[in-house]
Amino acid sequence: MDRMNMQENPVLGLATGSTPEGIYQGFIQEYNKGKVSFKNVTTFNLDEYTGLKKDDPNSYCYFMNEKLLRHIDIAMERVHIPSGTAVDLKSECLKYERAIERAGGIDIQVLGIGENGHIGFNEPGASFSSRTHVVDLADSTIQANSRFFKSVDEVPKQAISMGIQTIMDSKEILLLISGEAKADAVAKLLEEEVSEDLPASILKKHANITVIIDEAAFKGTLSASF
Ligand SMILES: O=P(O)(O)OC[C@H]1O[C@](O)(CO)[C@@H](O)[C@@H]1O
Repeated sequence: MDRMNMQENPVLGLATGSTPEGIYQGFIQEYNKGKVSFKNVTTFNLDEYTGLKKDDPNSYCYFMNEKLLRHIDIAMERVHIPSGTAVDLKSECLKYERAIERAGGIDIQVLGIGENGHIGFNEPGASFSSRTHVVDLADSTIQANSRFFKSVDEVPKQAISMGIQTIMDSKEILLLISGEAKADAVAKLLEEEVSEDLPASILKKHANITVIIDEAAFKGTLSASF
C-alpha cells in the first residue's frame, strides 16, 4: 500500500480465488479511512473463464466487482479483465497484451497458486514463453474450482489467462499461498527444479518477488529458499 502511494499511476495485476480476498478487504478498509485513493490506479486481472457473462456470479469480473471494485473510487475505464465471451477469443488475448504494454507494464502482480502449481490459469505443461492465451483447464483445476459452482459439470473447461511470460514481465510479484490444499505444491516448489511441469517454479527466477505463506500451506517445511 505504501509503495502504491509512492507511484503516481500504479498498474496493479490482480488475482481472483479465495487467497487474495484479505488483501482486497484491506484495500477497502484503507480507502474507507481516506488513507488511499484508487483514482489513478490501473488494473489487469490474471484471467477469466470463457463463456461466462460479466454478470454471472461465477465470472471473475463479477468476483472483482463484488470483492473490490464497486467499493472503491477506481475509474472503470482503467479496469481490465479479459472478456471470456468475446466472439474472437484469440484477438481478445492480443488486445489484452497490447493494453498491458500501453499501460507501461504491470508494476505489482498479486498472484496465488493452484493446487497443481498453476499460476493464473497456466496449467502444468504451459510454455514459460506464453503470453495471454486461451487455455484448457486441467481436470484437477475444474475439480478444485467446482466448490463455487452448483455442480462440477457447470465449471467452464477453458479460460483466458495471462501467459507465464506476461506474468514474469511484471516488475514485482506478490505471491500469496494459503491453506493445506497448497502444501503439496509448496513442497514441490521447494524440492523440484524449475520446469514447465510446475508453472509456479519459474517464479524462482523472478528478480523481485515476495512470498507470503501461511503455516498450513508450509506444512512444517522450514528451509524455504526462494
Ligand atoms: O486462491 P484460490 O481460490 O486457491 O485459487 C488459486 C488460484 O487459481 C486461480 O483462481 C486461477 O485463476 C488463481 O487466480 C488463483 O490464484
